[in-house]
Amino acid sequence: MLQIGGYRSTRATDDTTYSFEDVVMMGLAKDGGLFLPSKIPKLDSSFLQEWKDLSFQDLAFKIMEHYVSSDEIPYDDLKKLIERSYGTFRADDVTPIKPLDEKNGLYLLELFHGPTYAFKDVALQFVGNLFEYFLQKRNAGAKTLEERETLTVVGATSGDTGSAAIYGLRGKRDVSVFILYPTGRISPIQEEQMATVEDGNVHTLSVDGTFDDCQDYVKQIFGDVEFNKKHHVGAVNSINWARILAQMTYYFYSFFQLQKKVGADSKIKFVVPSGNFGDILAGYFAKEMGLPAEKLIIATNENDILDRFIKTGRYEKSSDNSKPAEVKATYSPAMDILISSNFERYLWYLVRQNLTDNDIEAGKILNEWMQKLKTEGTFSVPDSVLEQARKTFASERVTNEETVETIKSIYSSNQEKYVLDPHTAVGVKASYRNIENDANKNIKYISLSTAHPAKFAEVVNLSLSDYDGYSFEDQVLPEELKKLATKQKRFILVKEPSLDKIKNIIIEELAKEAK
Ligand SMILES: Cc1ncc(COP(=O)(O)O)c(C=O)c1O
Ligand SMILES: N[C@@H](CCOP(=O)(O)O)C(=O)O
Repeated sequence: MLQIGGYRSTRATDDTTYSFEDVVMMGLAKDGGLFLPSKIPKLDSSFLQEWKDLSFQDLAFKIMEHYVSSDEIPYDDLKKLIERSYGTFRADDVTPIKPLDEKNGLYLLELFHGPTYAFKDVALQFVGNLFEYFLQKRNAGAKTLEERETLTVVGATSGDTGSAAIYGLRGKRDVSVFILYPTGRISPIQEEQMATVEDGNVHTLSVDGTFDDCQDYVKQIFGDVEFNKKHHVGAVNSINWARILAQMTYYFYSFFQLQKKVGADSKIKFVVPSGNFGDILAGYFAKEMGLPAEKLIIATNENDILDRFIKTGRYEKSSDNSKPAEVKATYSPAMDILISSNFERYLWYLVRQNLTDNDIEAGKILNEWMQKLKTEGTFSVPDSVLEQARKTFASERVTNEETVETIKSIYSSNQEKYVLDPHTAVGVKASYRNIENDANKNIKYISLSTAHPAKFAEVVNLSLSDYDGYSFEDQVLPEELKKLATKQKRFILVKEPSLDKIKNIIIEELAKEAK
């Protein structure tokens, strides 16, 4: 029997629990909450020895077997799903550690060796295979097309989730995928990655607005009971629990890899460029399970709701509530997010650890906080909750200028002329601030490199084009991505968007697929 005791919604007002299959296929709870395990499994300390030499794939399985019952997915099947998911990665060890500045104890965790060159691939290759597995199981007895259950995946992206979701779902039977992205707010390569995919089950919508607008449309679509009942809407954003689960592996894997390099007694901190709080939340689960990480450091760009929470205990759209909150277009656009949708999961555990020992009471408190956020744009947490958060997390806010300076300094400081993408640069700058301030100079830092620099040509070129001999085409852009520019782009432009307009587009596109 799993330790976790089943899955529940962060906003649950009753004892209903759900299976792993339920939460993967439903995505968002009917009450608008996010699914999470009632309890986070605690590992016996022997895992530190037993797991330290495991492959990425074997480690993924050892973690997942604490969250997925073999009654739901026989473990031989789960192992095959994992193998298939990471067989698409260019690096044999899937997510390698790279020494960046060993003198200062700084290492990069390269997460961009998957099909779309961003960390999202680690989860979305797995989620795509999970959807296929559960649909095959549900359709095993179907004799006609009409009897087959289908999944209509609807996702919002600020650039990377979209392409990773499309590459995880393209061509899969009984699945249609609709990705919404903010027009003009993603990079040319990110748009090319999504819009050049020719598979008939892939639909890309360029929406006039921000990522938060796209995310709001997605959540409203999930909340439309009739639409959801008819079209079986599925989630690929990190509102889907499976995204968080799959992202835990590289925290364990990189921790073990680094300890082998620097010694098992080394203290290690993780630094995570953050926007929707999905990536670092996986680190939180790893730490709560027992991974002895010293600290998790949230690195935000100038869209700093998470940094402001850690600094003030107030979760609010804007630091100046006298005017409407606006998301800033920064040099790390994938993190240009006003409200971090995954933060709700973490808040639920904070409430359960500090304010109540009752899941239903926790749901009531979360409902109150989320309602205040919706109506007043802000809520504050008690001091005990903030103190607890600061035991696990620290945070840094990095500006555009600091992002560019960091790309420059890393490029010019080593023979290899290593090029950072701007999101990774946000994390590296945050790492150096902590390295400078840490009294303990023996602490090691794993800074997550969440995308390949080729995806963000404009900022990389802005930073490096003055250097003699620098060439984006020769030094940064992989051959595979060069080819995208020659392909026909196919997307639906949604001007003056509305929920109904987007739902009608989905219905029309599904009808075309059915022909
Ligand atoms: C390249 C990149 N880095 C960092 C992030 C932040 O990750 P998260 O949204 O899970 O906090 C994202 C996406 O949001 C991203 O696409
Ligand atoms: N940066 C993300 C934004 C969505 O985050 P997710 O964790 O919900 O997928 C993106 O690249 O789309």
